[in-house]
Amino acid sequence: MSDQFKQEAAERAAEDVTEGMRLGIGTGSTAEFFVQALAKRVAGGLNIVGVPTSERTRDLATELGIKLTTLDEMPQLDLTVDGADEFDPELALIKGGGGALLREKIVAAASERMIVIADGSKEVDALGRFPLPIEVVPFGLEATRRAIVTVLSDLGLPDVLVLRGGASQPFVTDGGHFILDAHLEKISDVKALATRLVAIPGVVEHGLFIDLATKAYVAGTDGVKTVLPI
Ligand SMILES: O=C[C@H](O)[C@H](O)[C@H](O)COP(=O)(O)O
Repeated sequence: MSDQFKQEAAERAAEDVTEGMRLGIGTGSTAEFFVQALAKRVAGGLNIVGVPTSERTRDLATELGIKLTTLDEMPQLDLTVDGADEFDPELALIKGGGGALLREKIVAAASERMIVIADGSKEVDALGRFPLPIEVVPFGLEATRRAIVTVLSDLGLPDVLVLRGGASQPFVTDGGHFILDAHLEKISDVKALATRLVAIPGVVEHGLFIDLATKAYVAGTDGVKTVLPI
């Protein structure tokens, strides 16, 4: 069922893509449905250029005949369409469940608008049930982990950090970094946490996307609803 909802949200977002758009293309299972829907429109004659947010998305989009470039070649984008692991009423997001948060955030920040596509299970009152991915440099991992623990304790949050993939075979991002997943349950001050995390030298990025999403298409049993930030 969730796959069907993801597909419905993705197909709705594909309808918003117009001729000549410079498009950021997200990563994940919902974004893959968007790539498929977009490819159908491209096959029907729509002319767009995309910037993929991961190697995975690059491979799929290339395979399906979508014209791609890089953010260096095309540094300003009209629209990014991407999935999310969670979104709150302000359309603040947790992203990075698939490990693509860094490129996703760079691409979203270079876009005039960002549409989130999701099934209804991603909608929450407060972010944090989904573990927050924090992308870190492998060098000095333990020192960085301790610095993050200090920030979490200062903010009254649980300090449970899990190295994605485990110590013997850590997950490595497209940028060559590791991910620490922070099990926070409920983040009361999203902006304070974001500010403190980026100030830690070994932290490359975190999965909190604040003031980036301009609209969400959310699919459920009642169809696809449009959510705007409050
Ligand atoms: O790194 C992955 C991305 O942030 C995804 O957009 C996010 O994890 C949602 O993925 P899915 O659509 O597979 O739930």
